[in-house]
Amino acid sequence: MKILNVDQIRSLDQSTIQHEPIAPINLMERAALTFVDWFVDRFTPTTPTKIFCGLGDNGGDGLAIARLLLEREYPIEVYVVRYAPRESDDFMHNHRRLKLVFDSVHYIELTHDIPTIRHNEVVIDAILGSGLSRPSEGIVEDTVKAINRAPATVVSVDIASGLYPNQPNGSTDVIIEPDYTVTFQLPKLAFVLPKNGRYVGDWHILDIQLHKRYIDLAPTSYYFTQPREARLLLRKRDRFSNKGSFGHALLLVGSYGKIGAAILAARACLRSGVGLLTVQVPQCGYTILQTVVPEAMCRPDGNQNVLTGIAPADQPGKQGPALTDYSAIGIGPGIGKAPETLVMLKNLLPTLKKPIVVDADALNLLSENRELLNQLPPNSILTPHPKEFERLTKKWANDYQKLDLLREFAQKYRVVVVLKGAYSAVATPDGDIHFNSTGNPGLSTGGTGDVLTGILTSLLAQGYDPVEAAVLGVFAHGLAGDRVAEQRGPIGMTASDVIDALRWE
Ligand SMILES: NC(=O)C1=CN([C@@H]2O[C@H](COP(=O)(O)OP(=O)(O)OC[C@H]3O[C@@H](n4cnc5c(N)ncnc54)[C@H](O)[C@@H]3O)[C@@H](O)[C@H]2O)[C@@H](O)CC1
Ligand SMILES: Nc1ncnc2c1ncn2[C@@H]1O[C@H](COP(=O)(O)OP(=O)(O)O)[C@@H](O)[C@H]1O
Ligand SMILES: [K+]
Repeated sequence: MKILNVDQIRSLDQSTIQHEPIAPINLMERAALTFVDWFVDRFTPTTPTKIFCGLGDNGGDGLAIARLLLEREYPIEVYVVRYAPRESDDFMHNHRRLKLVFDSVHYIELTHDIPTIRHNEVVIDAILGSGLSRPSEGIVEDTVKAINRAPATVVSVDIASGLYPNQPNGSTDVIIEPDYTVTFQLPKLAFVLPKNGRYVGDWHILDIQLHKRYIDLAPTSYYFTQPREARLLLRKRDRFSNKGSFGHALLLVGSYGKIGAAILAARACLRSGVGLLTVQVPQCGYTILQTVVPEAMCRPDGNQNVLTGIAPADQPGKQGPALTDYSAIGIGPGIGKAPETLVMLKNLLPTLKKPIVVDADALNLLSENRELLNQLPPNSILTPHPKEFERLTKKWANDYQKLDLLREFAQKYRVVVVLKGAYSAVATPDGDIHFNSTGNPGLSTGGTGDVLTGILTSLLAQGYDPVEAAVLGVFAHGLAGDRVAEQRGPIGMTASDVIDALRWE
């Protein structure tokens, strides 16, 4: 699903109005009807509901919603925040229509006009929408602050009043902090950015049948992965396939005290469908790995505690296939930053021809030796969390600048970067960014990143295109986390639970 900017959404409205064709006021009515369907599914008709409307089309939506909720006999109160002398045409139209059936619209001009909001009430925030052009001040600011202070449940129409859809807010901006945001047709970029969490809440997209062809043709570099899009990437298995059909992956993982990372990556790699798996661990991990993951072959490193890439003294040259013969290599989880491991990385990179997966301390070694970045095989997948990404680049002033850095990095080094976190962002060498739609805070626990490395290495080994592997792998990883959260709640989830919940269908 595409994420479009405000100007495009405005053009999308116009395009819908022209091509359907539909009168603007009827499009607003459709948005309001769809919102009300969503609302009545969640809140009973006895819920006292205060609807706060601005003077633009977001306020127009609010007035139409008020009328439709009145028809369904919800106990509503309507407040128009009169911050300016002018109203939009569709606001005025809906104001007239509401007044025909409801004679007690309240107007907020001064602070003492703001009502007391109680805990059992629901507030519908339709003060400002995507037309926001400056920070809230005066009576708008006071009303927003009063709503934020209130113990009620708050639902924002389209976007929280005061939040910019696709540009950074100032640190002192006053913005509604809703429990829910109910938006129309497409998500807004603001919804997937970490700093905005409290200004978005639980968000929902409602289909109001805006012009599909416009959306299909609209240029964008931002996408939000939908379940059906992820499923389309999944390859079917041929009945006559054999283990040779699904690649042979190599994981270079683990160090003394961190063999667990190796095991998690290995188990996730196997659970994601790889044909064969070899895991290279320092010797201290050999017995553990062979015991816990019998399905994997183990290639012991010559070193007892850290990876060096060198064969043990008693079996020089007997480490199985050459590194270049593996279908895909994943490196990083638990490896540490020993000088010998850096040497291994330095020796390894120039020999590689196929994309690899780079995570954790392998990323940290790259950030301390940035010249190595140029030696990454094109289309390799890097999976930094924000701190690791900062080490690879620099500090950012806000989430939008972070996205610019992410895109520039992926383009410059021709790699796929998975910036992990809520709504993990997959940046492609072509400059696109795909935000993931699955996952939950239960995944914020040690080892889930190692699981992701195993998944992505497995998909690369099976021959998935690197961008597709990243989008699909990140989606499946988050979905597995969502399954665990559904069964036993998010708190206390372990990385092993996530592996067990992986499903490829
Ligand atoms: N495709 C869509 O997304 C649809 C959008 N509709 C609604 O239309 C809204 C956009 O309408 P508008 O463009 O009228 O935008 P708003 O309703 O956000 O209002 C913008 C007006 O408020 C003023 N303004 C901006 N920032 C302000 C501030 N901080 N303090 C005071 N005044 C401020 C602007 O100068 C402008 O006059 C959407 O958010 C949505 O609710 C729906 O009615 C129909 C479909
Ligand atoms: N709040 C969250 N919502 C969704 N996914 C999350 C959240 N927190 C963490 N994750 C996911 O969990 C994984 C954590 O990876 P990482 O930080 O590397 O952990 P570790 O190093 O312990 O393995 C990433 O895939 C990340 O996207
Ligand atoms: K709003």
